[in-house]
Parts: sequence; structure tokens; C-alpha cells
Amino acid sequence: MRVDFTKMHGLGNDFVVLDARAKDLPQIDGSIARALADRRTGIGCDQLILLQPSSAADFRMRIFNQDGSEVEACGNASRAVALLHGAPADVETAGGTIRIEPAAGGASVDMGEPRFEWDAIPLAYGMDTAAMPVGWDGLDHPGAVNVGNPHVVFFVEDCGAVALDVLGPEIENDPLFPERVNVNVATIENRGHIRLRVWERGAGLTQACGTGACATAVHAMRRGLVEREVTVTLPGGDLTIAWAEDNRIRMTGPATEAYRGSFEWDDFA
Ligand SMILES: N[C@H](CCC[C@H](N)C(=O)O)C(=O)O
Repeated sequence: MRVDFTKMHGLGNDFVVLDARAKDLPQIDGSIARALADRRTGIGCDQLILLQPSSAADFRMRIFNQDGSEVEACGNASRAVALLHGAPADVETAGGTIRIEPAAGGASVDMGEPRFEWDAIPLAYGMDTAAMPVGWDGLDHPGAVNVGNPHVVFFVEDCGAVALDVLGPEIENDPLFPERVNVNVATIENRGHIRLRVWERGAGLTQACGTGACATAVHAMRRGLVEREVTVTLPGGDLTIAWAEDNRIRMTGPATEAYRGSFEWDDFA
């Protein structure tokens, strides 16, 4: 069976998008996601995105990391799907319903409300998530935020100098995080600008992480370090993150359709 896909990215964080809203596809699970995402033998992407009909929203978006894990949220993919869909829509995800709006050159996404309670991140035991009494090799006193998915945020002098390829997997897989965690190292440039690098749960170092930008910006705002609307500069480019008075996070930034293709299902199943 040949299956069509759209290759997309948000600031270089790339996706294979399968659209099963109007036609049936074979069962997608972690193993097929891992096979398709593999850059050596598959099509290659950070996340596999599956669109399906929904009884609770305009449609449903399922998100599979490169390691095959199915997760709750993906900010950059939300903008890519907005571009693909071509109209405002409510989208059901495992992390809650989000609102996507195409905008010039990309999209704006209402990512919902952040969660700060330790058991909503989740953490393995209770602590103050605004200044956690923990550390790993020079990265310490992080914050934790759930923006549909779990994030830990470290503020450092120069995020470019952190050995995130070493510390990322160590922290991602620490028992403090029962569902693992996305690891954000950020530098506050000024009250309107944050630089950020992310080691993503289930995908490793990526060019950008939309939920990471949301979590990092909200944690900085919670600590009074930046204004309630900031520019977050990731290796792949800039996002604008606002935490509005209604407690909802709004992310705005580019989305790109790279190309359309198809593959033989049996080659990956
Ligand atoms: N690695 C994330 C999912 C993708 C998030 C990222 N690509 C984004 O743009 O938000 C997780 O396991 O929660």
C-alpha cells in the first residue's frame, strides 16, 4: 500500500506528516514511527505527526518522537499543521485541545495553560518547581513546567557552552522524571529576549523546540526575569512567546512545507 506524506519543519525541527482525516491508514504505532523517523533507513524526522478525525475538536494530532514514544504536545508541529490545514482550527492532542491559526509565513498557536504542580510535570516526589533543589554537573536549581509535555529549564551564563549532548540524556532519563523530560538550557539576553537550546525527550538535540520555548519563557516570566512577551532564539531561528492575562500561552513563528512524497507501507511495517 502506498502512503502519501508531507515533509515539514518549524525552524528546522522536522516532521513527517501523515493525514488520515479523510482516508484510512494502517495502524500507526511506536515501531512504525521509529522506522519512518530513522534518518539512515527511513524518511527521517524528529517527530512523526498523524492527523486523524476527532469527535472532540476539528481534528486530532498524534505525535511520535524519533524513538517511537507517543507524546502529548509538539509546538513546532502545531504550526506546521496550521500551514497544512490552511485555516484556524481546534486540534485535539493528548496534552489538551490547542487552537492553531495560520499567519503570514507560519502560524500562531494557543498552547493552553501551563502547569507547575510537581505531580503535573510530573516529578517523582514533591518540591518547589520554580527553584528545584537539584543539579547535574554544574546545571542546577532548574524550574519545571508542563505545557502539555514535561520540561525542565536551566538558566545559564551561555547556553552555547553547555555540553547538552552529554547532560541532556542524563537528565532526560533521571528517575526524578517518571515520564522522562525535555531539557532546556537558556540564557536571558534581556527582558525581551532569551536564547535557548533543547535536548528533546525521545529525539535528542533539535534545531528548535516549540514547547521548550513556551516552557522556558513561562518559567522566566514566573521568575520575573522577562516581560510577558518575549523573543526566544533557538538554533533554527526565533519564536515569539506570550503568556497572556488569561493564563494561556501563545506561540507565533514560521512553518515550512519542504516536499510531498509517498512510501510503500510494507517497507516499514
Ligand atoms: N520531544 C517532545 C515532543 C516534541 C516537542 C518539540 N518538537 C516541539 O516543537 O514542541 C516530548 O517528548 O515531549
